[in-house]
Amino acid sequence: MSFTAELRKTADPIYKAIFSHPFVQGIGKGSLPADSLIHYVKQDFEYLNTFMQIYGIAISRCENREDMAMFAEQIGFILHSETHPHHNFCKVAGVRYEDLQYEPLAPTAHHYTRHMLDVAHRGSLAEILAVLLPCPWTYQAIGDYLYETFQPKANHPFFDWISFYRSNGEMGVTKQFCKRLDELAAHATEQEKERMQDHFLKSCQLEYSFWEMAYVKEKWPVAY
Ligand SMILES: Cc1ncc(C[n+]2csc(CCO)c2C)c(N)n1
Repeated sequence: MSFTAELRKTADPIYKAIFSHPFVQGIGKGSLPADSLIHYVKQDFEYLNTFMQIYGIAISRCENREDMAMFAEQIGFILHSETHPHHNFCKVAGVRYEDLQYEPLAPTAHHYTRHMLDVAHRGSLAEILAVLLPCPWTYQAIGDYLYETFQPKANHPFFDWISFYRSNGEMGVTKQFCKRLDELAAHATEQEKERMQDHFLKSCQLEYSFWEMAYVKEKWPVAY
């Protein structure tokens, strides 16, 4: 079994918990409270800003143009395409996307972005790929799960969101990252592979926590 197939197998309970989470089920059923959608978009806009910064750090560690191009292309994708699912949530919530930008991070978004930044600053390129991979991989899995389970039609409120993330047969970012991570894992030491697995599983857990954060509109404990 490939290194990334092992990772996916180990993380299976977390993937299953994500599919069952009420926010994800709410996307499938086409029904979510507006304030949870708004909290999600506010936090995800910030999360994606940090994600692009980490791609910048990853580029600074690359030793060939193919790797540089892979990360550079993803920065463009986040800037110009990842905005579509946010627009879908804003439309359903009845708000303007421009009004949900540059908010302070809630605790879980803070935790997840600091986890990725820590690995980006201290880890190898393989460790950076491992910490980033659950982001595209869990979303693709959610898109496929929701598409198969709820069979949404074009009039479903979250049809665009589900269609955006489900796999479309192309060499998407998840496949690209898995392929490159498997190549790097083939030359990694056992200790490095353990660190890669640890980073991957923490990011999977934090993907679950991010849905929960949005659903309960998580805040810092003390208002001031
Ligand atoms: C918390 C959180 N996790 C994953 C995604 C999905 N996502 C974000 S960037 C990207 C492409 C990677 O180049 C994908 C698939 C999200 N929006 N928010």
